[in-house]
Amino acid sequence: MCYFRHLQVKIFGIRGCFFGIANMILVKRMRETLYSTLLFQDISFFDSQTVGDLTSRLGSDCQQVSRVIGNDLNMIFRNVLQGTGALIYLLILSWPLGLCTLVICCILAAVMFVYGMYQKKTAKLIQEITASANEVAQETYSLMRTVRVYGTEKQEFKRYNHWLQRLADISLRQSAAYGIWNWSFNTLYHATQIIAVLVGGLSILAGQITAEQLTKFLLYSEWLIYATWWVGDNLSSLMQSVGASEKVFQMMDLKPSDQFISKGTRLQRLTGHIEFVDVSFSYPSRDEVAVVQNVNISVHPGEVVAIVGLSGSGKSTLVNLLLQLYEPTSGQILLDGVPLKELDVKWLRQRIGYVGQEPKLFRTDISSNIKYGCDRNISQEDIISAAKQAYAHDFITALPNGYNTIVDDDLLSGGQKQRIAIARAILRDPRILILDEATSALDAESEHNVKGVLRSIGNDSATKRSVIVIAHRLSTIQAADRIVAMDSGRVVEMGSHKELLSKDGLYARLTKRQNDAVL
Ligand SMILES: Nc1ncnc2c1ncn2[C@@H]1O[C@H](COP(=O)(O)OP(=O)(O)OP(=O)(O)O)[C@@H](O)[C@H]1O
Repeated sequence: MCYFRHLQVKIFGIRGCFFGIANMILVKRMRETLYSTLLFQDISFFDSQTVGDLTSRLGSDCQQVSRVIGNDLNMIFRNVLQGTGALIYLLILSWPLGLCTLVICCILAAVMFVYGMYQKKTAKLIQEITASANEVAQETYSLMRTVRVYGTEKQEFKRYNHWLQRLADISLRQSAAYGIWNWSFNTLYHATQIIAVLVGGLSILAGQITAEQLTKFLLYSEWLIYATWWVGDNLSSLMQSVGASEKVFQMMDLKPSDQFISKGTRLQRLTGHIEFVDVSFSYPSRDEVAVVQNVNISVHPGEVVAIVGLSGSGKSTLVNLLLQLYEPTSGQILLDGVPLKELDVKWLRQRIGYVGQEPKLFRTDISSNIKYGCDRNISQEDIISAAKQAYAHDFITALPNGYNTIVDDDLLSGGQKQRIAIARAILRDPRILILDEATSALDAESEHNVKGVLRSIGNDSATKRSVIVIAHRLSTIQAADRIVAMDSGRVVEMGSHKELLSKDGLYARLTKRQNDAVL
């Protein structure tokens, strides 16, 4: 027995190591989860996940995994060892009594197994409900202005409370199950002692064992049953952790998307000739609806092509396809004659500048936001020059810490954020520039000046960039080389401003409506 005690002390000694390993594993798991989702998943993966769900996986789920390693595994190991030692000693003392204790321990183990399975199921449910509650809280905080303006605080509170209530119900059931489990343990524990005293007493009377042996027996049977209890308790906690971390393991096991497996071609020189050849597309989440249908558009090097159309006609989707955020369902997109999916996706994206409808800024200083994603060496002068061209320099220098001011989404106006995003695109000096309602929040004068800068970085066709502009304000795209009008995912008209006006179709109708609205 001394040997087992000695071993136990040693195990206590290495418990610290278990915790150290657990913490390392926690960090590793978090890193791997973020890596496998952020770097290797198609954008459609994120369409199907909520932010609350993803952040829960990274936070509490990963912590559960480390708890298993740091606490449960080491306790199970320790108690299995202690229980085995006690059982061997009991069998040596009196094998009939030893077997009786073993049978009771087996019953206890069966109850524990059922309880453990229940814990596993409950833990998974709790994680899911917690993620949903987090999602509501995150949404409410991020849309605080809308909530205040519409006076829906109580409504949001009810939504949050709904999930908390479900959580409370499950916790109540979990406590009841724990109570039943504890009661089973106590009953079986006392049953062991009663059996031992009865059978042991009879054995003493029969002269088979001594009183000293019975005392020892009672002591070691307590050891055995407690060890079984601890194993069961830690096992159910382990099951709980396994249930809770099931999703995080699934996320870590996600297969890398094709885009990131294939090495892809890098062109020696990119002229910026873009061709959409019979492209059709449906979003994976709504694959029955064709958002883009048989689109054929060619953008020549250095050309400015504007895409117009009613809301939801598929303009931004075309841009998403060009950025390779999604793959066309049929047809293909060519860049300088090479199919997009054969190109190295990182190389491609480095050559495309994109300014979206509602640029989001990172919570870091303005300089870092401007040079975000730029992989060449950038000096502060380059940043200031880009900001000046984007008409952002004046408002930046008026901020308390100028270019070192830490920004977030709330500090700046919509137009100011767009200017920073435009400065970012200018600094990148891309071969292909995509402007998706990129100047919609700018005043008319700034918009006019900025557009001039964006289009005319190069003066001859060899250095000019190809530009795709999406705009609802039609007055701003009249000067485009070509205008493409889209309706319900199809290209319905294509030509210059004058040509389209004379056709008297969709473009002419939209232009007339906007002119009427101004009058
Ligand atoms: N991630 C997505 N998942 C499913 N459907 C989507 C997704 N994004 C857009 N859609 C749908 O695709 C259609 C086209 O959307 P898209 O954003 O391309 O239109 P748009 O012409 O750019 O509109 P707007 O001018 O309002 O920006 C819409 O019906 C929209 O609901």
